Amino acid sequence: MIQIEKLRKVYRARGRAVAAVDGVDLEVREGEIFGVLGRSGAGKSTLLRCVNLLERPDTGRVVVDGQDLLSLSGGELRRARQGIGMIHQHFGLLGSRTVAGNVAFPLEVMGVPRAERAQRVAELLELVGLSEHAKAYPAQISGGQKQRVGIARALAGRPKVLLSDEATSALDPETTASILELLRDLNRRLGLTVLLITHEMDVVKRICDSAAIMRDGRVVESGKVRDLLLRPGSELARGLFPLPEATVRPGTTVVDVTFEGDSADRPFVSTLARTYSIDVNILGGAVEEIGDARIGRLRIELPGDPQINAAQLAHLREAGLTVEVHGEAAHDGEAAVQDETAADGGTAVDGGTAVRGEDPLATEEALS
Ligand SMILES: Nc1ncnc2c1ncn2[C@@H]1O[C@H](COP(=O)(O)OP(=O)(O)OP(=O)(O)O)[C@@H](O)[C@H]1O
Repeated sequence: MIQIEKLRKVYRARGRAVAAVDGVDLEVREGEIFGVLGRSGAGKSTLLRCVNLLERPDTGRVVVDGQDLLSLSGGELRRARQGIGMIHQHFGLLGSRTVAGNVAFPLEVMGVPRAERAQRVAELLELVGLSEHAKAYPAQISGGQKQRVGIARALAGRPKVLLSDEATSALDPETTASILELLRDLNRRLGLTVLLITHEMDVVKRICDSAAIMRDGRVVESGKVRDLLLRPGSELARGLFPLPEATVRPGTTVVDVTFEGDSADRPFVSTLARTYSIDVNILGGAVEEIGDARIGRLRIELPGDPQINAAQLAHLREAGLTVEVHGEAAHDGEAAVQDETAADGGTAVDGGTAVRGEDPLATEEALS
């Protein structure tokens, strides 16, 4: 539904050039919720604003619903934009208009006749659960209700795509949950494709089918959330299942095991302990419901160094688990914990030995 190819946008201010988006490729499939995650300044807003050409990229292609937006004339682009709704962190409502008046506004701009407009506004307010507040003014409603107005207004032109610019960042956790639920509901009922940007891991966990992590204008990781979580070395996995820095005691093997679905229901720790007659020490972990899947990450410690535990590690991998070994070079299908963020305070890779450092994406606070 959205194809972004080799997108680049450079800002020039006071003789300095900043590549806010620096060669991004991204594909958002029809009907999915795609989250772009990253810290402040990573380039998320710029990327999102390039998708409806609120910002014009310097180079690259943006194709939405089959239309190459950069090739369209003024009138064609205006029509194409009707198919792309947008919601914002600070709602952007008109204080002098009622809730109904705010939702009617884009319909007036589109030249929809009055009677049809009134009917459409009523439908939209029903859709977001605000029918009873049609006559209220923005100052009289809560933040969550304001965002519902924003969503109704964004859907006025029956868009196929909704862009969400940190839509829940100004809301408390309970209201955030209800807005995310509404977005998921609209995505399913209307087949709406949603591209959202956020600095909150929780948003990705709750509603995203796919995700990308941006840093310094580039996408450093992207794919289906489930696949990313099961990929060794995934930043998303480390962010969603934060574990403290691993301390590997001499003569032990510390392993992060990621599991999902069936394997989550099998007692792999006790099976491992029984099969090899060893004591398995659990150092930490968490299990989360991600979409329809149950995914977990567990850090365990085995007696003996990794060479001695080759059979045990193979046993875990054969059980369908993702296995990452700390403090040991990767060899033969075994994933050592490593990542490319060393310069960022992440993992330092030294002579083939990966050592876990503090992960900048590990906590929500770190992202904000
Ligand atoms: N209009 C502008 N003029 C100059 N530089 C800009 C402009 N907009 C953004 N930038 C710079 O581009 C980079 C990316 O900014 P952007 O707002 O896209 O990041 P972000 O990930 O959305 O961060 P935030 O969540 O803080 O908005 C930053 O270094 C920012 O300072």
